[in-house]
Amino acid sequence: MIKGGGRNIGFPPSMSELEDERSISLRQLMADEGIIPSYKDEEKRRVVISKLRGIVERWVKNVAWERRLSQHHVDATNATILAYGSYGLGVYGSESDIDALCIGPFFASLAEDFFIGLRDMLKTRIEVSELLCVKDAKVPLIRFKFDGILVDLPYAQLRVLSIPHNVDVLNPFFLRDIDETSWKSLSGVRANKCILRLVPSLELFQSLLRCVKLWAKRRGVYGNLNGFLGGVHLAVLAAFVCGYERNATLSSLLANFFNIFAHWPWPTPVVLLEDAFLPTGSPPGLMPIQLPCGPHQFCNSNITRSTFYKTMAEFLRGHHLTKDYSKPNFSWKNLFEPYPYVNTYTWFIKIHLSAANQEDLSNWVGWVKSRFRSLMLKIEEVYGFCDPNPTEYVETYAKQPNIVFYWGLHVQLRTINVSDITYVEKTFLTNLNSGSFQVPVGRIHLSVVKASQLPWNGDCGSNNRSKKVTRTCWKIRIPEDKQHCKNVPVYSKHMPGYVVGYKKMDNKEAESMEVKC
Ligand SMILES: Nc1ncnc2c1ncn2[C@@H]1O[C@H](COP(=O)(O)OP(=O)(O)OP(=O)(O)O)[C@@H](O)[C@H]1O
Ligand SMILES: [Mg+2]
Ligand SMILES: [Mg+2]
Repeated sequence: MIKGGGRNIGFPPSMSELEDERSISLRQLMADEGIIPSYKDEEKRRVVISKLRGIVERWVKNVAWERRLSQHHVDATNATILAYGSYGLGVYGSESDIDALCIGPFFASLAEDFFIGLRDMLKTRIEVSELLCVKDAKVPLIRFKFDGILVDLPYAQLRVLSIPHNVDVLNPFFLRDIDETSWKSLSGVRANKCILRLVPSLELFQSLLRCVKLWAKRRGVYGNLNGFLGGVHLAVLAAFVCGYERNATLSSLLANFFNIFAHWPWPTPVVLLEDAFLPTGSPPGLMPIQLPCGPHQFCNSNITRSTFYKTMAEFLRGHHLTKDYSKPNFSWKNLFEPYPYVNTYTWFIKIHLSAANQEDLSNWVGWVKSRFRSLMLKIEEVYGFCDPNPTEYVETYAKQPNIVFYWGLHVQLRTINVSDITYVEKTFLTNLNSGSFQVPVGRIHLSVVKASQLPWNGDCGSNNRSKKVTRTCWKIRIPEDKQHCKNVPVYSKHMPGYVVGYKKMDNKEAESMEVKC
């Protein structure tokens, strides 16, 4: 018998050979998409964490000295940084932030020492830019860029003098008498630890979560601020599937992920640790997902009727595309096809945000995004449905720095009533002017546009490349760190709003990536 490539030639592949082939092709697809960070990127993030550790150690010793603690206590005290979020789970992409929890001792307060003392220390560092204190969030934090990488830095205060670098956040000794904010801030690190303990194979879990995040981003169903499932939600769902099927392959896990969640009886909550859930009252939201770090803690969710509908439609599509993954000629590519916004919607809400300079714009966009849920609800009230496409665009011909969003509308009308959008804008403005961000530093303008007026359609569309191109009229926002290292995103041929990978280029080449019209 002739053997080739490990398989008996002349015989159809066995089930397990097929499984292996499908998993290999899925891993290859992930690698081709460039979503697995390079060694250089990993190293850069390690350096950021280690520098942050150095900063908080110095900060806490300063605070101890200011509080007139004895020299012995000043020497003994310590603070540390624990990475969590997608970085802590080992599934971050090049566009992910670093979620880093600062843990400090009993005498270093959140209001004074963290939000004033540590903020001032960070401000003096040349690596730090776009620093912003987010005080009134459920998990208050300092957000900034460190060497171009976005960092979310919340704070937890423990009732001890010194925090070991490998502090066990599941150990009741460290958790006694802590305040509610510290408890909430610790929940991300605790959730990660529980997930990592629960999954039978770390490698399979990480690969599955990478696949699921890529799918969710491509299909426009990723991101808590835009009303979809965020990184933590998908991490719990992926861990759930991994626990469900112990002798799994990557392809069977991905197919099972869609099978399970396309048929999930929402709003029954997804619970990783059965005994942690004590049913008292109904769980929150349309897609409740429990955090695996304690009873009654759920991932916060911004899901609305519209985003629930779209997410479910995408779960079903995923199930239909993957249920026959062992059939000949199967390809994973369709699953990750970018969402065809232009072909799906006739009308879009255009949200135009602008400010006098980049820093104001960045703060303004952050604030507006934190209120997107109320905008979505208002749009649903007026138009019945909206699909909040998270892609950010920049109108390069405009005078002021700006960011533009286009959200799909399901309206059948030929014309749109202008007073409706004026009403939506007015009520949203009232919402934006409430809360801690009292003085608006930017402008917002809402309008309804036709699909043909979208930047990737009509005159600017890829089908019209034969027209003489003269000036850049729009581009997709490229994160600053990507501009700096000239890692230029490569967009899908079919949907320019979607990044399919990153490519190193010189400046000249990078400029030619902008779409001209
Ligand atoms: N809605 C939420 N409910 C509960 N915890 C949350 C929520 N959003 C974020 N967190 C916590 O903060 C962490 C970081 O969130 P983040 O939004 O940065 O997502 P991520 O999983 O790190 O994915 P990404 O790669 O997009 O950054 C999560 O892992 C989770 O612990
Ligand atoms: Mg993150
Ligand atoms: Mg974050």
